[in-house]
Amino acid sequence: MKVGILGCGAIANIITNFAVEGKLGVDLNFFYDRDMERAENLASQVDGTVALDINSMLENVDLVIEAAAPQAVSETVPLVLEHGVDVIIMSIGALMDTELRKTLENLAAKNNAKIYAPSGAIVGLDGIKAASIGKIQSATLVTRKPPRSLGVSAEEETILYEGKAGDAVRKFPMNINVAAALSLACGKEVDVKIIADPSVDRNMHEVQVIGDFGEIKTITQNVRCSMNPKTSVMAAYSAIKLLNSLNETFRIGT
Ligand SMILES: NC(=O)C1=CN([C@@H]2O[C@H](COP(=O)(O)OP(=O)(O)OC[C@H]3O[C@@H](n4cnc5c(N)ncnc54)[C@H](O)[C@@H]3O)[C@@H](O)[C@H]2O)C=CC1
Ligand SMILES: O=C([O-])CC(=O)C(=O)O
Repeated sequence: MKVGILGCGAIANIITNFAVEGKLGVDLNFFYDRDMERAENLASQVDGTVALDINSMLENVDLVIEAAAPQAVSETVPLVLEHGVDVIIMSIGALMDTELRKTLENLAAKNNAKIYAPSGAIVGLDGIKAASIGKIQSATLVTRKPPRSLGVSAEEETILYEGKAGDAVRKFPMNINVAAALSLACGKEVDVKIIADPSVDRNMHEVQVIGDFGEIKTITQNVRCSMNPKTSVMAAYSAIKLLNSLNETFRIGT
């Protein structure tokens, strides 16, 4: 399978490192970024090609990994799907826009393409998806990051946001995609709290889901990407695991 990346930042860097080591299970050979130097840097590591525009990449790949920004999902993913090319969406916050999500789903169905949204920087989506078969009463997410990850300075623990997931992804588009992943897995818009905490050096996500199945509680303490402290290494790993699994004949978890 030939794969291209849209957005050559922190997540793309980690994915490319795995490609260099032959651990991706697919051929990563096309790179596109509006900052061409970034695309060139990654392409040179795997003897890949820099795409000058998205269309030239789409002529040559079976799957695109979107690792850019929510705006790239609305601007570019429709084009990807119209070409019948599969897509992995990392900026999953964009999918809190129900109209956009339905449009993308319809385009995928019409063009026989697939949309994958990996679990990203959060854990437990397998159990939560299973739980959503029954009735979910409440779902909450508390995200705690070092102030620098959230682009603020704070001397003490500071609540930056409390409210619903849809609003959270609009206010913190590069920091709380996990709220969208959780909401989509639950089939319910989750309640979100975002805390800047100078006493932590990890990106932490605490999830509680209560339903007729019982209760799930998870805490993820993520190491941050050196290139972008907003983003957790786990997010890149989830995309890599998804790529690995595309050819699997045995599948574990929901
Ligand atoms: N699903 C999840 O759990 C997570 C999702 N993310 C999201 O994944 C995306 C990528 O994250 P990172 O690699 O950390 O970001 P980054 O900021 O390190 O890299 C993004 C790259 O995309 C490029 N870019 C942005 N918009 C573009 C566009 N419209 N067209 C072409 N290139 C564009 C930028 O120039 C940059 O090189 C972000 O939207 C981020 O919020 C990040 C962490 C967790
Ligand atoms: O990487 C993380 O820990 C979470 C994040 O930035 C996001 O969900 O956008």
